[in-house]
Amino acid sequence: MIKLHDVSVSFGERTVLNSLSLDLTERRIAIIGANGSGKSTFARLLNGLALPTSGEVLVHGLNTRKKGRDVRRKVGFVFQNPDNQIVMPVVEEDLAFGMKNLGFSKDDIATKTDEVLARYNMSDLREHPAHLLSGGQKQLLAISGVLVMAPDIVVMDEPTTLLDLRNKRRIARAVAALDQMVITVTHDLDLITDYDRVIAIDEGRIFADGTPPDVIPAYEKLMS
Ligand SMILES: Nc1ncnc2c1ncn2[C@@H]1O[C@H](COP(=O)(O)OP(=O)(O)OP(=O)(O)O)[C@@H](O)[C@H]1O
Repeated sequence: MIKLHDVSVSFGERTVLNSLSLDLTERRIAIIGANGSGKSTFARLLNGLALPTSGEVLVHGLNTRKKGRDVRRKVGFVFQNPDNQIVMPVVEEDLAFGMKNLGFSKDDIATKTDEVLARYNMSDLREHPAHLLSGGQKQLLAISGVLVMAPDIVVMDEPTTLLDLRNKRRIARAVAALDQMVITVTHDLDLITDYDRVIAIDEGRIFADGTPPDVIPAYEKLMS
């Protein structure tokens, strides 16, 4: 459960998020909104990558301002651009990197690497140079690298922007199969039709908040 209590974020004079109070408890939550409306900033608040200018964000009761490290163990973050996430030259090394940092044993790392590569049909890419993967494969590697660390909550910032239809569907299936709570920032309205809750942000405020059939048409109207 993530709680935002009267959260505002400003950059200089500009208020990007304005006095948001929300309880995020649903299993699948989407954040939608126009370019520059504050969605990425919102996502970054959820694992302490960004801090509120005022107000507070609590993840399972932990304040992101004071317990950033603990919060980041609980909340995995998938960046919009996988090149920002992939840090090691070879696929299996990249998957191991985050687990090593969290102190997983060698055996555990090997087992989890096998599992995740098999799950996403990437076993033959184990020793492949990460920078030579296609955009979709990189996106899958970036997501896999977060999932192997077994976070309680997964936040994804536009996970499908670089992908073709096949890989979009692959990601959608991968997300649907996760046990964890998933919060997805996206412009891809098809991806979120079966989500539990959609929050539309407009100019830093909540414009609509509810189920996909309630929120998506209202958002489409706002954008037309
Ligand atoms: N670190 C920062 N410093 C200054 N301004 C910032 C910073 N991060 C974001 N902004 C500004 O905040 C506003 C909201 O940005 P944000 O990335 O949250 O929007 P977004 O809804 O995710 O947009 P998009 O759909 O284009 O990715 C933008 O005007 C952006 O320029």
